[in-house]
Amino acid sequence: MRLHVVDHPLVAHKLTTLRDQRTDSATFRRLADELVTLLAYEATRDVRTEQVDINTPVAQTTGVKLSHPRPLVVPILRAGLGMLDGMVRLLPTAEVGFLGMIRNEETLQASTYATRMPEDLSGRQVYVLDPMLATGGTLVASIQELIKRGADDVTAVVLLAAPEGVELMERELAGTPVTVVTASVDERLDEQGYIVPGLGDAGDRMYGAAE
Ligand SMILES: O=P(O)(O)OC[C@H]1O[C@H](OP(=O)(O)OP(=O)(O)O)[C@H](O)[C@@H]1O
Ligand SMILES: O=c1cc[nH]c(=O)[nH]1
Ligand SMILES: [Mg+2]
Repeated sequence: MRLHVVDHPLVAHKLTTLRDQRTDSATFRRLADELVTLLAYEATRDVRTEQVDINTPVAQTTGVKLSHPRPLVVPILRAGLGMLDGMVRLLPTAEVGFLGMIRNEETLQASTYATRMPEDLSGRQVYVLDPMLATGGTLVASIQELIKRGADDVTAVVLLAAPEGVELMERELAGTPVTVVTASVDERLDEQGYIVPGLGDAGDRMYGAAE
């Protein structure tokens, strides 16, 4: 597994406001959207392209276009939905699939409650979106499902990661073609499985407490 922490002053600036508990939901959603676009720029560095011939008004030249099959973007509901627009702004031709995952607040075990994506992902590049990589249970289960369907290159775009989650991914996804792109690897998890210092519950901060 490859880990890429995006070191950029604009990323750090937006992340700081996102972390601030005074930031309201509307501002949180806007900042998450902006941050994703910055992370997506790095995350798509290896997006597959093919050569094309074009004519400019002046001369013939060669350029590139995104290859077929087109990439698949998979936001993990709920909180990952807040990252979708920022990602498809950079990849407007991408196909979008959905995975609904919930982490049990006591056991911290992740379970799947909704799946809507192609059965066959052979040869596909997939971008998974989830703001938080905490214990790693959610992302490991999601990526295992994508690999089972044949995805041969998976990039997870996460706003924040905990060292514990990165370790779990390295252990459980060893030997698989997975890259994690994040704005920060924070200090640790607390007793409730929250990232410290983190930003709190990303889904609740975007959309309000679900229950
Ligand atoms: O790495 P993990 O320990 O598995 O935790 C991370 C997951 O927890 C949060 O989702 P949550 O279960 O709160 O669902 P929500 O997005 O609907 O709020 C977050 O959005 C991740 O999906
Ligand atoms: O800190 C955390 C950990 C898991 N999920 C969140 O939304 N925040
Ligand atoms: Mg949540």
